Amino acid sequence: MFKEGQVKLAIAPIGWTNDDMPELGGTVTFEQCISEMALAGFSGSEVGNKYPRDPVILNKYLSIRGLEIASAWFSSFLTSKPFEETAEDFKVHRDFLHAMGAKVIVVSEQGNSIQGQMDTALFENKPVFSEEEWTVFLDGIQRLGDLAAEKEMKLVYHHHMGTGVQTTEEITRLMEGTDPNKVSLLYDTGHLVFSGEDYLEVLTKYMDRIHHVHLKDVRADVAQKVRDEKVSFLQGVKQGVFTVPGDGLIDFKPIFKLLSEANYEGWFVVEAEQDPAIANPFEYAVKARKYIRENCGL
Ligand SMILES: O=C1C[C@@H](O)[C@H](O)[C@@H](O)C1=O
Ligand SMILES: [Co+2]
Repeated sequence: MFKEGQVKLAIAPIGWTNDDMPELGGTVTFEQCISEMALAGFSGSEVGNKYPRDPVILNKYLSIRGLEIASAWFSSFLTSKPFEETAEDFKVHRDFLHAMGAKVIVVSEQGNSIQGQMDTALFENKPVFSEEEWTVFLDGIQRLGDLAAEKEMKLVYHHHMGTGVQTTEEITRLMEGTDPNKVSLLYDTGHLVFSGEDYLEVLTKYMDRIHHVHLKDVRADVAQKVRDEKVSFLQGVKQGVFTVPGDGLIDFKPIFKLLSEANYEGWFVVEAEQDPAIANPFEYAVKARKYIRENCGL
């Protein structure tokens, strides 16, 4: 299905230690995490809170295990702080990723976001940008895209539950309101399905803008419970709303087919944040690796 070298497979450390809730997997060591990634058959990783931030040191730990850095998350605050504050932090993040050899920078707008609030009902309180916020956001995100381009990197925007860019309509407004040379899209299956979006429609519509993919599956019963019982995003994660591809409700075969037909090049990152005390991260990494091999030959 995919040609040799077209797609590389990574897994995010969030299944071992959760950046949004560091108490999940707090005792799991950095070396256990990256060793298990490699042992499960992955060749890349994103960056978690236990990773050394010195590129030389980090590279030493990773290269011995045959791992590379695919990218790392960056929180922008374009709608809630002066642009220069976000830009300064972004440049530090960009330069670190550039030194690690990454080609894409994951960005998500966290101004007014409720994703990090433990007791805020997710579906009832999702922020909706005002017209003024959209103007500031669309301008700022393109300026960050210019900063990424200075290092020949791409900004891949992460649509996300509990933020101002979650729904198909909001993704459409972002895509239509930005220059494709400045802003690309990160396609995260789990967030689209949890939000109730038509994930194949988004994939088809913005295929040429997608330059990074997060493979995340959703447990249907937990997702429904989050809606019915007005649970927060973080509580939903703790209750197990997300899991690895092949373990939830999403059929990834049409996703793989469409991406391969469109000659997608880049990373697939398995990203399944769960409580590692309940869902053993190594076991789930192996499960994900097997599902990918069996369903797209990678
Ligand atoms: O890419 C991601 C990074 C996490 O910190 C986030 O909360 C998660 O849901 C995600 O998709
Ligand atoms: Co993601």
